[in-house]
Amino acid sequence: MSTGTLVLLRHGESEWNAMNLFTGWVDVPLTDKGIGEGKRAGQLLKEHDVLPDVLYTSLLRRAISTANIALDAADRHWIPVVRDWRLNERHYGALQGKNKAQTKAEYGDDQFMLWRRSYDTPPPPIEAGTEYSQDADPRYAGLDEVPLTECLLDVVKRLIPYWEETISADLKAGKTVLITAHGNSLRALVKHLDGISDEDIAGLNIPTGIPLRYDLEVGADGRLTPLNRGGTYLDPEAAAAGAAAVASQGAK
Ligand SMILES: O=C(O)[C@@H](CO)OP(=O)(O)O
Repeated sequence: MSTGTLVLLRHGESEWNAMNLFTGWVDVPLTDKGIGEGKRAGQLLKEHDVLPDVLYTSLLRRAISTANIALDAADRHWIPVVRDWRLNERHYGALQGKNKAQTKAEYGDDQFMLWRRSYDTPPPPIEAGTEYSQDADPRYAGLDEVPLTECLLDVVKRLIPYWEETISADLKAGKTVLITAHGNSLRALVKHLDGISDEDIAGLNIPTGIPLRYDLEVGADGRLTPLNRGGTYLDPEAAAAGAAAVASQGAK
Protein backbone atom coordinates (compact mmCIF):
# COMPACT_ATOMS: atom_id res chain seq x y z
CA MET A 1 0.00 0.00 0.00
CA SER A 2 1.46 3.33 -0.96
CA THR A 3 1.61 6.01 1.69
CA GLY A 4 3.02 9.53 1.85
CA THR A 5 4.98 11.49 -0.71
CA LEU A 6 8.42 12.79 0.15
CA VAL A 7 10.05 15.71 -1.64
CA LEU A 8 13.73 16.38 -1.05
CA LEU A 9 15.03 19.80 -2.03
CA ARG A 10 18.64 20.89 -1.75
CA HIS A 11 18.86 24.66 -1.25
CA GLY A 12 19.51 26.93 -4.25
CA GLU A 13 23.01 28.20 -5.01
CA SER A 14 24.57 29.92 -1.99
CA GLU A 15 27.19 32.65 -2.00
CA TRP A 16 29.80 30.14 -0.95
CA ASN A 17 28.72 27.63 -3.61
CA ALA A 18 29.32 30.41 -6.13
CA MET A 19 32.76 31.12 -4.60
CA ASN A 20 33.59 27.37 -4.48
CA LEU A 21 34.19 27.38 -0.72
CA PHE A 22 33.60 24.50 1.72
CA THR A 23 30.52 25.60 3.65
CA GLY A 24 29.22 23.03 6.15
CA TRP A 25 27.54 24.77 9.11
CA VAL A 26 28.50 28.33 8.09
CA ASP A 27 25.23 30.21 7.59
CA VAL A 28 25.62 31.84 4.18
CA PRO A 29 22.79 33.37 2.10
CA LEU A 30 21.52 32.46 -1.36
CA THR A 31 22.79 34.20 -4.49
CA ASP A 32 20.32 35.73 -6.97
CA LYS A 33 20.68 32.52 -8.97
CA GLY A 34 19.83 30.54 -5.81
CA ILE A 35 16.70 32.67 -5.27
CA GLY A 36 15.69 31.92 -8.88
CA GLU A 37 16.25 28.20 -8.29
CA GLY A 38 13.96 28.37 -5.25
CA LYS A 39 11.20 29.96 -7.36
CA ARG A 40 11.61 27.41 -10.12
CA ALA A 41 11.45 24.59 -7.54
CA GLY A 42 8.13 25.96 -6.28
CA GLN A 43 6.77 26.21 -9.83
CA LEU A 44 7.79 22.58 -10.44
CA LEU A 45 5.94 21.50 -7.29
CA LYS A 46 2.85 23.28 -8.54
CA GLU A 47 3.11 22.01 -12.12
CA HIS A 48 3.49 18.41 -10.92
CA ASP A 49 0.77 18.84 -8.32
CA VAL A 50 3.12 17.83 -5.50
CA LEU A 51 1.83 20.16 -2.81
CA PRO A 52 3.52 19.80 0.59
CA ASP A 53 1.45 19.52 3.78
CA VAL A 54 4.41 20.09 6.09
CA LEU A 55 7.96 21.42 5.79
CA TYR A 56 11.03 20.09 7.58
CA THR A 57 14.12 22.27 7.26
CA SER A 58 17.62 22.61 8.68
CA LEU A 59 18.56 25.59 10.83
CA LEU A 60 20.59 27.19 8.03
CA ARG A 61 19.26 30.16 6.06
CA ARG A 62 20.09 28.80 2.62
CA ALA A 63 17.64 25.93 3.24
CA ILE A 64 15.10 28.07 5.11
CA SER A 65 15.08 30.77 2.39
CA THR A 66 14.83 28.21 -0.41
CA ALA A 67 11.82 26.63 1.32
CA ASN A 68 10.12 30.00 1.85
CA ILE A 69 10.63 31.03 -1.77
CA ALA A 70 9.56 27.65 -3.18
CA LEU A 71 6.49 27.35 -0.96
CA ASP A 72 5.47 30.90 -1.83
CA ALA A 73 5.71 30.09 -5.55
CA ALA A 74 3.62 26.93 -4.96
CA ASP A 75 1.00 28.83 -2.88
CA ARG A 76 1.86 26.63 0.12
CA HIS A 77 3.56 29.37 2.19
CA TRP A 78 1.11 28.64 5.03
CA ILE A 79 1.98 25.05 5.89
CA PRO A 80 3.46 24.11 9.30
CA VAL A 81 7.25 24.17 9.61
CA VAL A 82 9.56 22.03 11.73
CA ARG A 83 13.18 23.15 11.97
CA ASP A 84 15.85 20.81 13.24
CA TRP A 85 19.66 20.90 13.37
CA ARG A 86 19.75 17.22 12.41
CA LEU A 87 18.95 18.26 8.83
CA ASN A 88 21.97 20.60 8.77
CA GLU A 89 24.75 20.16 6.26
CA ARG A 90 27.65 17.92 7.27
CA HIS A 91 30.01 19.96 9.46
CA TYR A 92 33.11 20.46 7.32
CA GLY A 93 35.53 21.00 10.20
CA ALA A 94 38.67 23.01 9.53
CA LEU A 95 37.86 23.06 5.80
CA GLN A 96 34.94 25.47 6.36
CA GLY A 97 35.70 28.71 4.51
CA LYS A 98 38.49 27.14 2.40
CA ASN A 99 38.47 27.18 -1.39
CA LYS A 100 37.87 23.73 -2.90
CA ALA A 101 40.22 24.13 -5.89
CA GLN A 102 43.03 25.45 -3.66
CA THR A 103 42.49 22.63 -1.16
CA LYS A 104 42.69 20.08 -3.96
CA ALA A 105 45.88 21.67 -5.33
CA GLU A 106 47.45 21.78 -1.86
CA TYR A 107 46.58 18.28 -0.61
CA GLY A 108 46.11 16.31 -3.87
CA ASP A 109 43.13 14.57 -5.44
CA ASP A 110 43.03 11.56 -3.13
CA GLN A 111 43.02 13.49 0.14
CA PHE A 112 40.54 16.02 -1.30
CA MET A 113 38.11 13.26 -2.33
CA LEU A 114 38.60 11.44 0.98
CA TRP A 115 37.54 14.54 2.88
CA ARG A 116 34.73 15.32 0.45
CA ARG A 117 33.17 11.96 -0.26
CA SER A 118 34.57 9.14 1.92
CA TYR A 119 31.96 7.65 4.23
CA ASP A 120 33.89 7.61 7.48
CA THR A 121 36.90 9.95 7.29
CA PRO A 122 36.07 13.37 8.76
CA PRO A 123 38.09 16.47 7.81
CA PRO A 124 40.39 17.84 10.56
CA PRO A 125 38.33 19.45 13.36
CA ILE A 126 37.81 23.20 13.39
CA GLU A 127 39.27 25.06 16.35
CA ALA A 128 36.53 26.16 18.77
CA GLY A 129 36.08 29.92 19.01
CA THR A 130 37.44 30.63 15.51
CA GLU A 131 35.57 32.59 12.82
CA TYR A 132 33.81 29.68 11.11
CA SER A 133 33.18 27.51 14.20
CA GLN A 134 29.60 27.17 15.57
CA ASP A 135 30.47 26.16 19.14
CA ALA A 136 29.08 29.42 20.59
CA ASP A 137 26.12 29.80 18.21
CA PRO A 138 22.90 30.21 20.27
CA ARG A 139 20.82 28.08 17.88
CA TYR A 140 22.83 25.03 18.99
CA ALA A 141 22.71 25.82 22.71
CA GLY A 142 20.53 22.74 23.37
CA LEU A 143 23.05 20.26 21.96
CA ASP A 144 25.21 18.22 24.35
CA GLU A 145 28.14 18.85 22.05
CA VAL A 146 28.37 21.04 18.94
CA PRO A 147 30.30 19.15 16.22
CA LEU A 148 33.77 20.38 15.29
CA THR A 149 33.81 18.13 12.20
CA GLU A 150 31.68 15.34 10.70
CA CYS A 151 31.98 12.56 8.13
CA LEU A 152 28.91 11.26 6.28
CA LEU A 153 28.58 8.43 8.83
CA ASP A 154 28.21 11.04 11.59
CA VAL A 155 25.38 12.65 9.61
CA VAL A 156 23.68 9.25 9.17
CA LYS A 157 23.92 8.71 12.95
CA ARG A 158 22.22 12.02 13.79
CA LEU A 159 19.75 12.16 10.92
CA ILE A 160 18.34 8.65 10.50
CA PRO A 161 16.96 8.31 14.07
CA TYR A 162 15.22 11.67 13.52
CA TRP A 163 13.86 10.42 10.19
CA GLU A 164 12.59 7.18 11.75
CA GLU A 165 11.13 8.77 14.88
CA THR A 166 9.69 12.03 13.59
CA ILE A 167 9.50 12.66 9.84
CA SER A 168 8.35 9.11 9.01
CA ALA A 169 5.24 9.51 11.17
CA ASP A 170 3.93 12.31 8.93
CA LEU A 171 4.57 10.20 5.84
CA LYS A 172 2.91 7.13 7.30
CA ALA A 173 -0.11 9.36 8.00
CA GLY A 174 -0.28 9.98 4.23
CA LYS A 175 1.11 13.52 4.18
CA THR A 176 3.23 15.11 1.48
CA VAL A 177 6.43 16.11 3.25
CA LEU A 178 8.95 18.63 1.93
CA ILE A 179 12.47 18.47 3.36
CA THR A 180 14.76 21.36 2.48
CA ALA A 181 18.32 20.58 3.39
CA HIS A 182 21.84 20.19 2.00
CA GLY A 183 24.03 18.21 -0.38
CA ASN A 184 25.43 15.89 2.26
CA SER A 185 22.50 15.65 4.69
CA LEU A 186 20.33 14.66 1.72
CA ARG A 187 22.99 12.17 0.56
CA ALA A 188 22.74 10.56 4.02
CA LEU A 189 18.96 10.25 3.73
CA VAL A 190 19.03 8.99 0.12
CA LYS A 191 21.66 6.40 1.13
CA HIS A 192 19.29 5.12 3.80
CA LEU A 193 16.16 5.19 1.60
CA ASP A 194 17.73 3.53 -1.44
CA GLY A 195 20.01 1.15 0.48
CA ILE A 196 23.19 2.50 -1.16
CA SER A 197 26.47 0.98 0.06
CA ASP A 198 29.13 2.95 1.96
CA GLU A 199 31.33 2.78 -1.17
CA ASP A 200 28.72 3.66 -3.80
CA ILE A 201 27.41 6.71 -1.97
CA ALA A 202 30.70 8.47 -2.87
CA GLY A 203 29.47 8.71 -6.48
CA LEU A 204 26.09 10.26 -5.68
CA ASN A 205 25.76 14.04 -5.95
CA ILE A 206 22.61 16.09 -5.35
CA PRO A 207 22.00 19.18 -7.51
CA THR A 208 20.86 22.49 -6.03
CA GLY A 209 17.23 23.56 -6.25
CA ILE A 210 15.54 20.64 -8.04
CA PRO A 211 12.78 18.74 -6.20
CA LEU A 212 13.37 14.99 -5.89
CA ARG A 213 10.16 13.06 -5.32
CA TYR A 214 9.87 9.69 -3.55
CA ASP A 215 6.66 7.68 -3.36
CA LEU A 216 6.89 5.52 -0.27
CA GLU A 217 5.34 2.39 1.14
CA VAL A 218 5.64 0.75 4.53
CA GLY A 219 7.80 -2.37 4.21
CA ALA A 220 7.43 -5.64 6.14
CA ASP A 221 9.77 -4.27 8.82
CA GLY A 222 7.49 -1.26 9.36
CA ARG A 223 9.96 1.11 7.71
CA LEU A 224 9.32 3.36 4.74
CA THR A 225 10.78 2.18 1.47
CA PRO A 226 10.62 3.85 -1.95
CA LEU A 227 8.34 2.53 -4.68
CA ASN A 228 10.50 4.54 -7.11
CA ARG A 229 14.04 3.64 -6.01
CA GLY A 230 16.40 6.58 -6.57
CA GLY A 231 13.47 8.97 -6.56
CA THR A 232 12.20 11.06 -9.47
CA TYR A 233 13.59 14.52 -10.16
CA LEU A 234 10.84 16.89 -11.29
CA ASP A 235 13.28 18.28 -13.91
CA PRO A 236 15.53 15.29 -14.76
CA GLU A 237 17.68 17.08 -17.37
CA ALA A 238 18.51 20.00 -15.12
CA ALA A 239 19.16 17.54 -12.27
CA ALA A 240 21.69 15.55 -14.31
CA ALA A 241 23.54 18.73 -15.31
CA GLY A 242 23.44 20.04 -11.73
CA ALA A 243 24.74 16.76 -10.24
CA ALA A 244 27.63 16.73 -12.75
CA ALA A 245 28.50 20.29 -11.76
CA VAL A 246 28.64 19.31 -8.06
CA ALA A 247 30.80 16.27 -8.88
CA SER A 248 33.34 18.46 -10.67
CA GLN A 249 33.73 21.06 -7.92
CA GLY A 250 37.38 21.53 -7.13
CA ALA A 251 38.23 21.58 -10.82
CA LYS A 252 37.88 25.32 -11.08
O1 LIG B 1 30.65 22.83 1.07
C1 LIG B 1 29.72 22.11 1.49
O2 LIG B 1 29.21 22.23 2.60
C2 LIG B 1 29.21 20.98 0.59
C3 LIG B 1 27.94 21.37 -0.08
O3 LIG B 1 28.02 22.57 -0.78
O4 LIG B 1 30.20 20.74 -0.37
P1 LIG B 1 30.58 19.33 -1.01
O5 LIG B 1 29.65 19.08 -2.15
O6 LIG B 1 32.01 19.57 -1.49
O7 LIG B 1 30.52 18.28 0.05
